[in-house]
Amino acid sequence: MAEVVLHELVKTYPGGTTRATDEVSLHVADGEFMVLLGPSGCGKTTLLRMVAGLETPDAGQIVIGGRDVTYLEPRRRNLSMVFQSYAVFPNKKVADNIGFGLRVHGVPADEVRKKVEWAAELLQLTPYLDRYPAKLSGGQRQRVAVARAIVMDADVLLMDEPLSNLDALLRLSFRAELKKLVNEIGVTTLYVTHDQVEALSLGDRVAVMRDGRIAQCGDPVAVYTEPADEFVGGFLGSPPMNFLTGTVTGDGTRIDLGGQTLPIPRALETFRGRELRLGIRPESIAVAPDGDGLRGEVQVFEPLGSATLLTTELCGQVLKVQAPASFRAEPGQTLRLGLPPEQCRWYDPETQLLLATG
Ligand SMILES: Nc1ncnc2c1ncn2[C@@H]1O[C@H](COP(=O)(O)OP(=O)(O)OP(=O)(O)O)[C@@H](O)[C@H]1O
Repeated sequence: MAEVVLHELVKTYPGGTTRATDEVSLHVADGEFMVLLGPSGCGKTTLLRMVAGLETPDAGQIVIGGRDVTYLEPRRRNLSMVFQSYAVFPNKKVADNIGFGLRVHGVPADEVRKKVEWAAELLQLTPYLDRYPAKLSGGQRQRVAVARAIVMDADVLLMDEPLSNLDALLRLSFRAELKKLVNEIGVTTLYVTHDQVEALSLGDRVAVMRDGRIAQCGDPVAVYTEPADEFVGGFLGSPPMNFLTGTVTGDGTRIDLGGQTLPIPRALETFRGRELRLGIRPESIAVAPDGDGLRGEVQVFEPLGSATLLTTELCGQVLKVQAPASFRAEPGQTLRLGLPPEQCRWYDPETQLLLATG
């Protein structure tokens, strides 16, 4: 196992007009599970492929376990990879698929057998070792690909959307299995996904990428509860964070959202007379038919089973509110919305960067 240090990696593809990765730096600790998350085209795969040695950066440095591997060929980097396509050999039995890499590396047959049995046990593949991949489910085939990667005793495990070919239910169960497995073997892992739930559930830390750069890197709770900018707040969460625009009152103590006001943190006093953006998660809003709070009119009422989603209008701005499953409201009804100060995040309308919390 080893730490992975990426230093200002730049990559522009031939003919490309923008940088696929733009001076990306990242430090993945030994044994850490790091998730690269972001929308399509943000550069996640490019970053992973550079670590793998399948792409060469235009500038920057990749250090694995203290060794500069920037220009080293893939097989000399001691990595294992699992990609989106199952990539199992259809003409080899499960056991031979798992042991393939070891045999290629000249590992003695006895040792190969032991390692295959160990990986099969971890991934619940023992009953299938004598089967051909065609006789396996998608989830089982994907587990074979993971098993083949983990037997290699690599320093670093690279995974690019390994669950994306699985149906929703299988994804859910395999996600939990994968988390348990990686915890057990403790290998340094870089994992690419565009699925925020997967990222938050798996990662020790999540690096949220946008336009070839890392917008924020932190533990899952931190990136979710304290998005460093509006992009991260809007990318994470379903529905995402709400953003409201208002003007700070002349005395610098409140924000006027268009007829209704809320207190702002003292640190933002200097914004008096200027615009400010308020970010708040739908589930952080307390909703009641009457009492204190801002007035919001129900536009849409959606029972989701485990919760109720309300689309409300507050001073002409849309605010999504997640209410308890038992909550009932009618379109057109006016509700009271409590926006607890400690749940409010304040953003600069120009830079979209987080200014203050609470
Ligand atoms: N082989 C290539 N040649 C030219 N441009 C490429 C190539 N591969 C990727 N790109 C471009 O580089 C940028 C980053 O792509 P990359 O595949 O790394 O993004 P991604 O975040 O992994 O996206 P996805 O989730 O869709 O796989 C995109 O603008 C993409 O169009």
